[in-house]
Amino acid sequence: MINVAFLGPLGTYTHQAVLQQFPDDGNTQYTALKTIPQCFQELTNDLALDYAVVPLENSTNGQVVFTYDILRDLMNECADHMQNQALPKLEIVAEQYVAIDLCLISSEALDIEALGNDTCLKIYSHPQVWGQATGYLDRLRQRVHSLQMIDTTSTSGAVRYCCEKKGLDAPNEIRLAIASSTAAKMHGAFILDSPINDKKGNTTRFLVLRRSDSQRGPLLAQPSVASTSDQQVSLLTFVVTQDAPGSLVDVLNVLKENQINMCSISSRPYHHPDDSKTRLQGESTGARRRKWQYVFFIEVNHDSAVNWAPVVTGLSSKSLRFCFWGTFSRNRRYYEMT
Ligand SMILES: O=C(O)C(=O)C[C@]1(C(=O)O)C=C[C@@H](O)C=C1
Repeated sequence: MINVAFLGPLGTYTHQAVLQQFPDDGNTQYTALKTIPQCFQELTNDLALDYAVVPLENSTNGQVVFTYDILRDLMNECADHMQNQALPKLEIVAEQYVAIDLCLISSEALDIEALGNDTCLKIYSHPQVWGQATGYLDRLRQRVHSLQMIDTTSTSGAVRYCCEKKGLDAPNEIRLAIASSTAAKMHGAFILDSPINDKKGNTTRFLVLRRSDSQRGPLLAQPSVASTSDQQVSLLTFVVTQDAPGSLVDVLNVLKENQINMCSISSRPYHHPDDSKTRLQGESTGARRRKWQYVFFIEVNHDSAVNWAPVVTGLSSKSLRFCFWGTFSRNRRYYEMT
């Protein structure tokens, strides 16, 4: 029996990603958690859990920053590292892609045409959704007296909340949720309109994580190399050594020199609480620390026969800190999503 944690409750798009990766074959336990941070924490601390599935990015409105910022902080605060390489307790082992067809959902049957200019609308959903249905929401706002968008920790959680509040609304107040058709069915709710996402093909990418192999050898940890013909993807994060011209290029050149193709790069800011206390490892004394810095996220694709040793050596000398988050096969849905 394997146990998989995910952003719940049942009916979230993350739940859909879990079922794609771990089909319900009677051999899998699904543990719905309340937040994305909780998925990381519980996987790290609860040995009863084997995997966690979290959203990473969406094709319409980009990064799920909750996840990016957790990976950023796990690298920056990692106690276990050697020669600038952070060795976090978690690693990425797979990816999934889910088509996100958003639905406007009500706890009771009502005609969407009934929403008039005296209606005070409260719409609940995960914050990542607002950027995926901007146009729809703007048009809806023109038709009603007021429209409030209220964040919930997940889309399916929004449906559950609206169902719990059923019958408790003021006469002209209506609560709706934006979630999947599965979430509506699971909660016995009604779909008023679908799909309401602005872009066809709206897709969210998910990561599958597990605790990293605690038998890391004495050598610097290197990505696990799967023996497969599938295109391999590795995710790594790093902080450049300083604000000197070319410091980012120096890191990217390590990949180029080792014939490794970078397929994505992004960054997340972080703030050093104090530039006077601790000195970063490898930092020359007296150099003033930057208060406002960036963690770079890079994904590289390669075949399985990569010699990582020179890459690790190069990154150790060209970055202030870096972390390999895992190597996994490119999921076939990457090529299929409409
Ligand atoms: O709330 C959910 O259903 C989730 O799975 C989270 C999430 C996200 O964080 O992006 C996943 C897919 C959609 O983009 C909307 C929300």
